[in-house]
Amino acid sequence: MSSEIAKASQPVSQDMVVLENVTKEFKTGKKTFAAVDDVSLTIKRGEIFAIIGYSGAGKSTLVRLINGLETTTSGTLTVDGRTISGQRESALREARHNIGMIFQQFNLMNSRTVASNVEFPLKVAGWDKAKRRARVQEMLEFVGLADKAKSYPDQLSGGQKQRVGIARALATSPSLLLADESTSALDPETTSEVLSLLKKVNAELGITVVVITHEMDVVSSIADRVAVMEKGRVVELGNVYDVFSAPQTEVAQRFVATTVKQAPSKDEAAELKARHRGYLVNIEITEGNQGIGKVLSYLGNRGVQFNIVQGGLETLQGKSYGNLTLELIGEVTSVDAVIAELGTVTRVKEVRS
Ligand SMILES: Nc1ncnc2c1ncn2[C@@H]1O[C@H](COP(=O)(O)OP(=O)(O)OP(=O)(O)O)[C@@H](O)[C@H]1O
Repeated sequence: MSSEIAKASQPVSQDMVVLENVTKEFKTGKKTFAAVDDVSLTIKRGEIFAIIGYSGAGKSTLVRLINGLETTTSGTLTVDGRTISGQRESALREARHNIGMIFQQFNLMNSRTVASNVEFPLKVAGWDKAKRRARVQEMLEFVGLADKAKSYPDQLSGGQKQRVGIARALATSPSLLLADESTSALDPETTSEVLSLLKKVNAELGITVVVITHEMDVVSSIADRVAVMEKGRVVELGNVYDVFSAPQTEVAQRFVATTVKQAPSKDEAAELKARHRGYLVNIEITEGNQGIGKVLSYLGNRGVQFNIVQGGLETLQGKSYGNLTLELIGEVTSVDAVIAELGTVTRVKEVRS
């Protein structure tokens, strides 16, 4: 059997990146510090996966472990079935042909033309000249910059530079693209242009995309799943809608608060209480709790009036999430009964000042 046939008959694993108990420690003086602390995570083939966290959470270190630029202190890490952890530099170089990377500051060579920047990894990989030329042309067309082949990076806008970065990263046909804060240096309009291109990379070329960011908007507009990192650990992981609609950890709640107004803070609660004499509760809205409308429509029959006094709603993946603060007015026993009933269809919190 030829090796090609043997390769084709092997089932392709659905796991693109697998980390098992991966830790990366740095030593500064006598102190040891875990920048990545016992992370286990599987990124599936073909998905767009986001890693979000505040500065210092360990995101960049995690990405550098995935492409073998940092060595793991312990744990195992594989990319597309190849072991990365514990490998020699020569094996890592080979593995990196299968991993593209784009950066916040684009990292283009300013003394070379756009075409020469995109060609560079092909030269390193030993492609002959005719094949390189054809591939550069193909990649520049894919990112919509065929007319800029002879321009220099300094003559391009930030968004165009990042598109060159993407063309260069994809030139050698990797199966994985790592995007480390790839839109953080861009304005909102250019950001959405670059994110659309990353979606196209994923949808049309089938490339798995890992996006590192500290911006929740980037996660909501592009990712299928998200991991939230804090102090080197993955503290929350799930489908983007599930994490946005019901964040479990304080850090995830802080990120979600940047996209939709959260339940009133203590100060806001005091201010709401001063203006409203009824009983104030905050209810969570998700696509799963469609019974809320039914309960609210019965309130009049239960002798309870309600006003919506605050709230925030957003739509993600075609589904709503957010929360509403309600003022309930009526006899204490009736209000209590209504709160209990709401509690059967959604999460209800008393608004306390
Ligand atoms: N080479 C190194 N030596 C010592 N400490 C390091 C090294 N690289 C990273 N760290 C530390 O590890 C922690 C995580 O850094 P990392 O850059 O991975 O975080 P991050 O989430 O990507 O943050 P940022 O967005 O600011 O880059 C930080 O406290 C950082 O100072």
